[in-house]
Amino acid sequence: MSSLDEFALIHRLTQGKQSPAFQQAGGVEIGIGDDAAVAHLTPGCQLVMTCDTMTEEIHFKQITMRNQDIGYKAMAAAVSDIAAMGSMPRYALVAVSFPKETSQARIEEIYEGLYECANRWSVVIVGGDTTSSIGGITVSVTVLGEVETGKALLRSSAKPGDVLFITGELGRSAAGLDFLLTQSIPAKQWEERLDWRNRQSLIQAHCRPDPQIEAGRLLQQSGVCHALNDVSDGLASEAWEIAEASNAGIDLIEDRIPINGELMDYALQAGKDPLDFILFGGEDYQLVGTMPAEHAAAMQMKFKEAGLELFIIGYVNGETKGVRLVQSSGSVLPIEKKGYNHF
Ligand SMILES: Nc1ncnc2c1ncn2[C@@H]1O[C@H](COP(=O)(O)OP(=O)(O)OP(=O)(O)O)[C@@H](O)[C@H]1O
Ligand SMILES: Cc1ncc(C[n+]2csc(CCOP(=O)(O)O)c2C)c(N)n1
Ligand SMILES: [Mg+2]
Ligand SMILES: [Mg+2]
Ligand SMILES: [Mg+2]
Repeated sequence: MSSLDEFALIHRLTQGKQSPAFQQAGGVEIGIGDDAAVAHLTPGCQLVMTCDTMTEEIHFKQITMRNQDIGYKAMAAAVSDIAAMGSMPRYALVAVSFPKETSQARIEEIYEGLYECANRWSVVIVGGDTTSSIGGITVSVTVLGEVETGKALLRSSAKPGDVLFITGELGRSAAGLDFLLTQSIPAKQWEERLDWRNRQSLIQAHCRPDPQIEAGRLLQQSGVCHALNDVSDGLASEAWEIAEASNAGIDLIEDRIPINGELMDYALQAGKDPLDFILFGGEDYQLVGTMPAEHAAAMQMKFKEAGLELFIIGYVNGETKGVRLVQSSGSVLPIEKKGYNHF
């Protein structure tokens, strides 16, 4: 870092990034610059709050993500939890810590990504915190959102007889990460590698996940969705969370789980099972949830009309506990509650 002091740096990272008109339209009364921010909520709505952190070497490293991607994904991962409540994201606070020797350009690029994602979802960055660290970069994003009072979608609302759905193909991010880690090329050199072209969409899934705000709102406003969760740690882990919170069992039907073509192609080439990426990979940030079976077809139609996808991949039952996989042979396998675990 050059001789810029902390306050000059914050100014440089945040000033002029979101216009006063944009902030005002978003309901901000006092944004960055005072002891705390002050903002409005829509009458009839409740506050929805979440926080997620990305740490160097754990969530990203030089060979897996560019600086702009780190910022984009940190915001997307936090916004995704708001989507998983069927809610609208409104405001964000960003806390960054980095070693003194970090270049100013690196931090500025991370902020470019943060603002790119925030602008895309009309989220106003209203504050944060900046500190030095002795080991690596950490970006932590708190998002405040809102939802019609009493209408948030919870993990604990799955009912026997529900179907289990996902809002998009899973496993692509984990396959992209697997590719990046095995190739071990600095992110700066990716663009030069023409032979990487057919891996671009997996890399994109890993570096630039799309939080499923529209899907979450469609499900919330339909009034028929029961449980909802986002896939950060892998389908197995998220389905387990719904099953445990709802005191029910979840059966995944193997034949109904979509396998993306590029994921299949990569798994074949790498000698890996695509289902492992889907079940235990994570960082897809798609939504997984349940709704009564009788509403599934109409909901799929609504999603199609909105240009979104909805796959029915299993069902909830009252007789079992935990998560099982029903294979095409008819065998039923218990699925472990494993996914990414930090400790
Ligand atoms: N250090 C903490 N202090 C207080 N609450 C926490 C802390 N860490 C997590 N939580 C809370 O625990 C719950 C589960 O958090 P978790 O981070 O596992 O969920 P998630 O964000 O959906 O998953 P992921 O972090 O994999 O995206 C949430 O309600 C979260 O707010
Ligand atoms: C370099 C590198 N190694 C491994 C991973 C995989 N990874 C890290 S955290 C996580 C779960 C979601 O995080 P959290 O639970 O903190 O929200 C996953 C799947 C990665 N992204 N980068
Ligand atoms: Mg979290
Ligand atoms: Mg979540
Ligand atoms: Mg999360």
